[in-house]
Amino acid sequence: MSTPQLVVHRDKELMAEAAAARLITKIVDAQASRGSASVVLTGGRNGNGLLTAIAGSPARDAVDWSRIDLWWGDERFLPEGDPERNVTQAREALLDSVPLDPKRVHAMPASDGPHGSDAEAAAAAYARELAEASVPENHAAVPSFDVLLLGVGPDTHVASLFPEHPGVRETDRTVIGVHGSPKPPPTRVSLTLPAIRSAREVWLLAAGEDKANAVAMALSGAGEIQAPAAGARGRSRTLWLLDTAAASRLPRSLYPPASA
Ligand SMILES: O=C(O)[C@H](O)[C@@H](O)[C@H](O)[C@H](O)COP(=O)(O)O
Repeated sequence: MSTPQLVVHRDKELMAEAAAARLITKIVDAQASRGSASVVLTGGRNGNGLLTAIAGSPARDAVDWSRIDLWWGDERFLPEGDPERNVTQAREALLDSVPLDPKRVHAMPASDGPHGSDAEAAAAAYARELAEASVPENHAAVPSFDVLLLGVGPDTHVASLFPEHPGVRETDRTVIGVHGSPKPPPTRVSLTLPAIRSAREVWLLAAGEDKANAVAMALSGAGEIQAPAAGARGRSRTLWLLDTAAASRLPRSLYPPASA
């Protein structure tokens, strides 16, 4: 697993623009070397800010949108089309304005879908979809995602894995139903840490003063049960994309030499 690297930007707008440019380049590179790309999206303001920045970037036309698989790190278990669903927000921010192959947009099930209100069944179905997309040489239950995006919560949660909650202790399953989430809505579906760690690159996004303690804790040696973000690492790269406010309580020894 990779050691976290930090990039600190002046503010959350610049962070979103820079992360958008970085993600576009990553997708174009993956498509050039492997023919297609796979990206795991996150819910939350920072993840949506990144998608909005891609939508507004002329470089978005460098991506072949028909050759990308989109997955989700977590979903709020609500009816199809609910404005609070992560997929609904991602569609509004970017997905409805680019020519994606609908078969390659792997939204997590909704609470009025084939599994009804059974979040465990929805999680199991998503786990099967991931396993089917994993090529045998991966020897893994999930595909080798090129980039997996995660917003970081003020309590250090990532996806729907909350400190001390059962989900963060899951070691077998790749996808779980989450009940009693401290962040509304209470029922969610989430990738687990082992699934997250099978990504080539994990990028964590945090902006604002209210994230400063979480960022400092996750990067200062806290365990993943207390600080789930600490356990979110990519196989070849773990990148924390921050603004100065979110980085403001990092120990000086961790603060990167250059920031913009
Ligand atoms: O469904 C969700 O709410 C998320 O996926 C969640 O993990 C989010 O990414 C963080 O809470 C950060 O959210 P912000 O970027 O809005 O702070």
